[in-house]
Amino acid sequence: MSSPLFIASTLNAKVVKKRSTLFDDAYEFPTHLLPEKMADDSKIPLVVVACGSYSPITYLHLRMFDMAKDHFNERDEYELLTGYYSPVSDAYMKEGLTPGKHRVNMCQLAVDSTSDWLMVDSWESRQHSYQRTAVVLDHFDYQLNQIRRGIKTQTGEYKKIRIMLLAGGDLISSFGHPSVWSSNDLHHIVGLYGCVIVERTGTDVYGFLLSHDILYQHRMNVIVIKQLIHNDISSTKIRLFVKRGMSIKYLLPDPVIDYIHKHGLYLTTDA
Ligand SMILES: Nc1ncnc2c1ncn2[C@@H]1O[C@H](COP(=O)(O)OP(=O)(O)OP(=O)(O)O)[C@@H](O)[C@H]1O
Ligand SMILES: NC(=O)c1ccc[n+]([C@@H]2O[C@H](COP(=O)(O)O)[C@@H](O)[C@H]2O)c1
Repeated sequence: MSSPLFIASTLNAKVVKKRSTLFDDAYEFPTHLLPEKMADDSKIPLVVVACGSYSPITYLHLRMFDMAKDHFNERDEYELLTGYYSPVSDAYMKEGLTPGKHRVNMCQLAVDSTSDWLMVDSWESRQHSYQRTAVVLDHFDYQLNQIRRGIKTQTGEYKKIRIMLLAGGDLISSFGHPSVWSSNDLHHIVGLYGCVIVERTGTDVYGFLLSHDILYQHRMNVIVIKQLIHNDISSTKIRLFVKRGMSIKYLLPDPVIDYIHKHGLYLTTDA
């Protein structure tokens, strides 16, 4: 979890090239797990996008999506089509951020080995300048609703896909820092798109929703999901365990653990 002071320095960041993020392949927006058609035309088609560092991805980050899935399955309003991880670019310059190429590869190994409905989009990671979350959500809207025209219904028409940000309670609490999130961006993210928030130990999401004017204004677009089994696996601690030569088994998928060891990631403090 980042300190607001750190995040503040990123809000106005333009181009910060820490190191080259060289991807071996050309960019393509992933759609292989996006259904061809809606199963139930009476629902609102939904895609959730989780922005974050993922340095490295853990079982907690994977659980967040399944908690969201259970939530939407129990209700009739939305048809959850798929979920995307969008790892932040190296320009975010957060401590412990290993190069984007590795973070994308680890997310890909994690979804390939554990999920049949999650995808990883590398667009944000490939950017040489920091992209605000509002801009990242616009990128998904462009790819899904402009390029693909949304999703086909059973009757062959196209329906616009609703896009929502999936995040932990700590991220939403950082919304209260005006130097970190601009009001315009918050209206854009919460008003235009919407947020699915997974409660995080130590953050009072409901209290925050009540106290924050913009969130309160758009409260109908904020869905809070209770963590019925508390899980506080943190990427920071995983990095520390690796550095100290401790086991990280059962905290993240085995293929991700193998990747970390094979590439010698997180052995030093600068990742
Ligand atoms: N224990 C947790 N409970 C709920 N959400 C979490 C938890 N840990 C991380 N998240 C959420 O996962 C998303 C991605 O997290 P990110 O990798 O940026 O941070 P992190 O897991 O806190 O990592 P770090 O320890 O490197 O700060 C964010 O939306 C964050 O709020
Ligand atoms: N103004 C913004 O758009 C803004 C501010 C802070 C964090 N974020 C995003 O939140 C995500 C998580 O950040 P932390 O890992 O720092 O908690 C990242 O994807 C980051 O890009 C966006």
